[in-house]
Amino acid sequence: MLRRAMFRCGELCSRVFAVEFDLRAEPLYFTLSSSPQVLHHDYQRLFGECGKLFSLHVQSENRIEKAQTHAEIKHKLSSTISRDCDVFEASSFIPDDENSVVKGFFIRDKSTTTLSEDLLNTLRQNKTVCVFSYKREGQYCWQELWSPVSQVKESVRQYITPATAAEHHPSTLNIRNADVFYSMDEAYKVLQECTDIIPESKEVLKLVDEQLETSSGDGFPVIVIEGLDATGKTTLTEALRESLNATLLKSPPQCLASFRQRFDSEPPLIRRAFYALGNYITAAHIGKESLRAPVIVDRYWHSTAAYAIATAVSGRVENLPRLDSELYQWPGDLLQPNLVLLLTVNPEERLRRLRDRGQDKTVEEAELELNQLFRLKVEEAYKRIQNPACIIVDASPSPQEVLQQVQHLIRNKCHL
Ligand SMILES: Nc1ncnc2c1ncn2[C@@H]1O[C@H](COP(=O)(O)OP(=O)(O)O)[C@@H](O)[C@H]1O
Ligand SMILES: Nc1ccn([C@@H]2O[C@H](COP(=O)(O)OP(=O)(O)O)[C@@H](O)[C@H]2O)c(=O)n1
Repeated sequence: MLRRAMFRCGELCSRVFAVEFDLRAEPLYFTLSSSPQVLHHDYQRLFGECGKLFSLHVQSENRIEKAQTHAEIKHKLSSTISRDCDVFEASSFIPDDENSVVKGFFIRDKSTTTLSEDLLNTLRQNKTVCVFSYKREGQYCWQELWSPVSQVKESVRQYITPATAAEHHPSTLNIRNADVFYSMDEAYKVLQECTDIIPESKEVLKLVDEQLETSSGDGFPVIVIEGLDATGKTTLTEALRESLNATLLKSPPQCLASFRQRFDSEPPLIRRAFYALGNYITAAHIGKESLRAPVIVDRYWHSTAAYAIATAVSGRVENLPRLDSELYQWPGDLLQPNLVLLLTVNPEERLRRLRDRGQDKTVEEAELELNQLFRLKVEEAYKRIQNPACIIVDASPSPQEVLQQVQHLIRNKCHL
């Protein structure tokens, strides 16, 4: 068997592999070379531990197929694999080359069973999946294409060679048009490509087509309220609607509510395209409504981009695209609001509000830790988005005080 299309002969050696071994630290980066390399401490922790080591990578020319296969594997790995297995996110990429990332997983199996091998064997039947195994030899480790039946003839030993950290975390390389869309057309195309497998896509596209003609702009001020779940958006937007005699809209809009669950269960590519299109429908509503009254919007593009970026970027906050990255720019074809306010509360107060609402009662420690990282990344991404940037509002005081603070800001910035 030849190496799969994603790792063409020769190309493999120009690629860097990254394993998210410890979410609080840099990924472990390595390249491959034909001569043995002594692995130092950090690498020994990953490759030197007892157990069988594998990595698998998903690549396809068809991005819908690629996204779905990756999601299926992620699900299978979390539901099937035993407790004696560690699974880390892994990727392979060409430094600074956008869209070069081939995503996958690194598996360390310390069990005495063949569960992971059985699973890998099933997965590699899929032509989009490539599986490597890793073998140790003293202080060295090499990678080879894995096959359950003895040796693969064409397989060439490639030694693991420690590499320096990449300038841009690999998960930032594929964000454009996979997690965040910077024009309606790009998001539209994704749903067009999945009408066969997700019939609801056609209905969503129809709603988008119907709404677009009404978009205009230039009227009363448009004020967006953003923030994490339970920061008080619903409470504040309702109060503003009353006090300003404003129209209250949200993104995704009500007409997409019945499709949300369906798209929420899809991989990021499809899910994010759905939310992106929701913004364009809301924009059309804003255009119409702002001719009559001020408009308050509960979540809009900041939410779409910040959550998408925070989910796409694994590990720590430092892995986010840099402050000046174009990934934080507002899409050129999306109606801009006059003011965007980001509600923030400290994590303890937010948890208290979530609990009062009857959610998150039994959050496990590990999940809390992950949530903590995720929350930090969403908030940081919110703050980095530009044109328009958001103004931060401390939403810890009472609802009445938060309302007064916001009314004051609106008077100053929008002369309302
Ligand atoms: N300023 C506030 N002080 C205390 N509790 C608040 C405040 N604003 C909202 N809450 C409460 O916190 C919970 C979450 O508020 P909600 O407006 O639903 O947030 P979101 O829409 O951002 O998810 C609700 O139970 C709400 O009553
Ligand atoms: N404009 C929007 C609104 C929500 N979303 C997504 O919807 C999720 C937040 O939804 P939620 O149910 O917590 O929202 P609220 O109930 O807090 O309004 C996030 O995962 C976002 O990815 C989005 O992408 N774009």
